This record gives sequence, C-alpha cells and structure tokens, in this order.
Amino acid sequence: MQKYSQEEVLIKCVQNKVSFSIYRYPGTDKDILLISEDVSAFDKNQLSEFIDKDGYLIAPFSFETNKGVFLKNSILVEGSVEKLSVDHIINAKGQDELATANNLYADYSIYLEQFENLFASIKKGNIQKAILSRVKHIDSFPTQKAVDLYYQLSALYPNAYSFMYYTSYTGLWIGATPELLLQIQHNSVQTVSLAGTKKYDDQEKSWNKKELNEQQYVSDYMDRLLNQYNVVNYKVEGPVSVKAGKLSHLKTIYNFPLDDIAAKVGEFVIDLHPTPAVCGLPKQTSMEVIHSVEGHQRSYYSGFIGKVSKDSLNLYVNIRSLKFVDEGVDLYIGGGITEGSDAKLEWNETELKAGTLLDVINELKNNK
Ligand SMILES: C=C(O[C@@H]1C=C(C(=O)O)C=C[C@H]1O)C(=O)O
Repeated sequence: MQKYSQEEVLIKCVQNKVSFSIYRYPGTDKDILLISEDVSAFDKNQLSEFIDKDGYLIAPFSFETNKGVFLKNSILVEGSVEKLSVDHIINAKGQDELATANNLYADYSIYLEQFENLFASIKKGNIQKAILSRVKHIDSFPTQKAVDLYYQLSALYPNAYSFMYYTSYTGLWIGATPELLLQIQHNSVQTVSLAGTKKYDDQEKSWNKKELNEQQYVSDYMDRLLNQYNVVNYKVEGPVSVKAGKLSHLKTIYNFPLDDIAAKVGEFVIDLHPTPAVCGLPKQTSMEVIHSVEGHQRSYYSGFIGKVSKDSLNLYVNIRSLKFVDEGVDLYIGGGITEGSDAKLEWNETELKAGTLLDVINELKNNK
C-alpha cells in the first residue's frame, strides 16, 4: 500500500488550494491535518447549526464584515495516509481566495494617531478598554515556505495552539495562539480570561496596576456572562502568570459542567466572542471604535478557530497569527488600551508580540 506522509499531503493542499486545517493542541506533540471537500460559509445566527458537527470552525472578529466558515471533516491525517484515500482530494484544483481589501500598514506615527482617537473614547467614558491592533507586512516570504513555518512554530511553542488553514473565504493563515476561547471535554466546560503582557525574562518584575486592571476587565466580563447564563457554581483559578513564547500573560481559568449551557452552546459562544481580551468594554461600542480607528480589516484575526464534534469542542482565539498575501505575509498584532496606557509602551508591546512569528520567519529566510 502506497502512502503519503502528513507533510506530503499538506504541501499538496497548500499548492492546490485544497481546503484544510492543521493544528496542534497545547502540551502535545502531534499535528492533526483535516482535509475538507465540503466547505460552508455562514452568518452569526447559523453558528449553532455547525457547532456539534464533525469539522473545523473558523469565525471572523466581526460577522458584520466576514462570514464564518465550516470545513466538514472529510479525512483526518495524523501520521501517514494511503495515497488512494486522499489522491482525489489533494490533486484536484481548489478555489483561489476570494478578493480581499488591502491593509494599511501603520507606522508609529499612524499608530499614535489611532491610539489618540481610541484614547479619547476612553477619556470621554464611552468605553473602558479596547484592543488596538495593526498589521506588519513582511516581504519575500512566499507560500512555498508555509509548511516549514507551520511545523517549526508547532515544535517551538509547545504551550500554544498552533494552526494553519486555507479556504477560499479566508486565505492562508498561520498562528500559534496562547488563548483558549472555549473547550468542552467529558461534559465539562472551560474558558479563560487572558490579558496583560510582559517579557518572560522580566519574571521578577511584578504585574503593575494597569496590567492587573486590564485583565480584571476580562474576568469581570466572564463573571457577568456566566451569571447571565445562570451558571453559578463555576470554579475559578487564578490569575496566574503563564508563558507564551518570550512573553508572559495573566490568566484566570473558569470551569463548569456542560449541563449548565448544554442546550445553548452556539448561543453562548456568540455571546462570549469577542471577549475584552481582543475587543473591549462595552463590547458593541468598543467594536465600533475599533472599526472607525483601525486602518485595516481584521477579518479572521481575533476571531476564533477550532475542531468541533458532537461531544467535544476546542475553540481558540486567532491571535499571534499571520495571513499570506502576494509574495509576503501580514502579521496581525494588538494590545489592550485602558486609561493607564502609554502609546509608546503599547507600540513596543505589539513589536514584542510580532516576535513570536518573526523569529521563526527570519530563521527560515536566512537558511533558504
Ligand atoms: C490582541 C492580542 O493579544 C491579547 C492582548 C493582550 C494584552 O493586551 O496584553 C494579551 C493577550 C491577548 O489576550 C494579540 O496578540 O494580538
């Protein structure tokens, strides 16, 4: 029986624009490749139709600007696979990416202007927190390097959820995110509040008031949402410092029985997303501020991604990620702005966050 390795299948998928997703769960050493012959685009109110099907979900930051995408699971490739079982999928020509808008690549002076606009909304009391993001373009990094980049990332960041996917709706994305959105396993549910950023090397430096507040906003939001759903006896752990590449974040973990939300998981996910870790408070107003201030479409950055099935769900937030464009990549990076924020420090934080992917990109560029 002739076989392909997972890497051989993945290379074909990227070359032929076959719809796929590959991912590695935190703390594991196995990459799982899902290939799909059946992809659906959906609106926010249709999420519940897909949340318990066997496949992979990709949701945008805002359903106002982009569709959700569901890749029905046709075949999972973990080690190697019989050629006969995948040849008809991976050798068929897939669909090119649908047209997308060009991004504005904000330099510091543009970022500063955007920061000040957003900060004015905080000062006026319209919002308490919003995430300001930007796009950093890296030239001369073609899609032929995507597979190497994915495998290197997933090996380098064992604590992250590493991912790569392509569909004609989304284009080709890669990332290594530290942030869980929602997990359902063995009838129990977990979500987290993750925010606040410092260099991992600064372990001895304690978290300052601004960072603690910034994360507390996310935790308060979780408490309110859980109360709204009458989830009362949930278990809370943290906040604790967690390592994400060369950075640390503050994280609080929430656990509760699935019974509390069993009949309304889709609705719960829609209400949960986007949390104030990537959007802001209050949710709707900060989303409007983000749309009016940022010079790019976030599209799938700060949306969510993950495998779903009848009895388990593993959704992660699409951050520390990039999208392939022309002959290069667009890195998406953001940070939470609150009353205590300083523009230069926030800019520096986005540079640090870009490092998660840039370190690996530069290494691949150097040994071409
Ligand atoms: C928005 C991002 O990260 C989020 C923002 C953080 C912060 O502001 O400190 C920390 C972790 C993430 O919740 C990003 O990496 O782009």
